[in-house]
Amino acid sequence: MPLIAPSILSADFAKLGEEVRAIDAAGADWVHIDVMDGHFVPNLTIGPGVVKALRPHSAKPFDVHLMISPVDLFLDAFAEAGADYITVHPEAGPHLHRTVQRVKALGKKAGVSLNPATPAKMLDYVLEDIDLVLIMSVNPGFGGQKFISSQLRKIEAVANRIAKQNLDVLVEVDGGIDAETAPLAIAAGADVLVAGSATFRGGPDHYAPNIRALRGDA
Ligand SMILES: O=C(CO)[C@H](O)[C@H](O)COP(=O)(O)O
Repeated sequence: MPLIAPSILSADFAKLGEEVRAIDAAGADWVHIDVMDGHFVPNLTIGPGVVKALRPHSAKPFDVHLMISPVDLFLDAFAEAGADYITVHPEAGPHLHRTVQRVKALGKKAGVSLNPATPAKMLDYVLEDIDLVLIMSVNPGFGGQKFISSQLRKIEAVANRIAKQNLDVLVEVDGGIDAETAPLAIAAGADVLVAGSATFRGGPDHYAPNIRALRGDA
């Protein structure tokens, strides 16, 4: 711990397979894939076809963050494409509990993501059913934004609650994570750090030292 999940949003999209192999070789624990629909968030990225095409390039867990609404229509497609974790937002469908149940029925790990203004109480009746809470420390849609420090309180509250209830749920933090903010997120209780800019900065020769710096091993 912490696990490092580079976000391929900051990779070179002209050679994504190569980039996934490079972060795998550089020591990434997971591959974080940001799916955006131009509706739930103001950006468009990739669909299940790209996830399927990337699947042979790494055996590491594919951590798929769905920033799409309505989300239920695409759960099966991302599961079939090779996602291991499928994370959804409570605002992205009418029945969060049903969505989580569908992800689990597909044999996948289920995550729920909280935007910066979304309160932790949204987890009240799903926490014991999920595998991951993804706390957004930027407003979703773009890489390269500044870490929102108010989210440290949320990380701490969620991590404490998981510990108190003795649940097997990981706390993941995404947005503005770098060598300076990573220790703050870890101290607050993060288990998994998503990092786009801070992983891919400098090109492939820098991926391994960048990942070590995020772990605090530099
Ligand atoms: O989900 C995301 C944006 O919606 C990205 O994963 C996140 O912003 C990572 O980028 P960076 O590390 O550059 O902040």
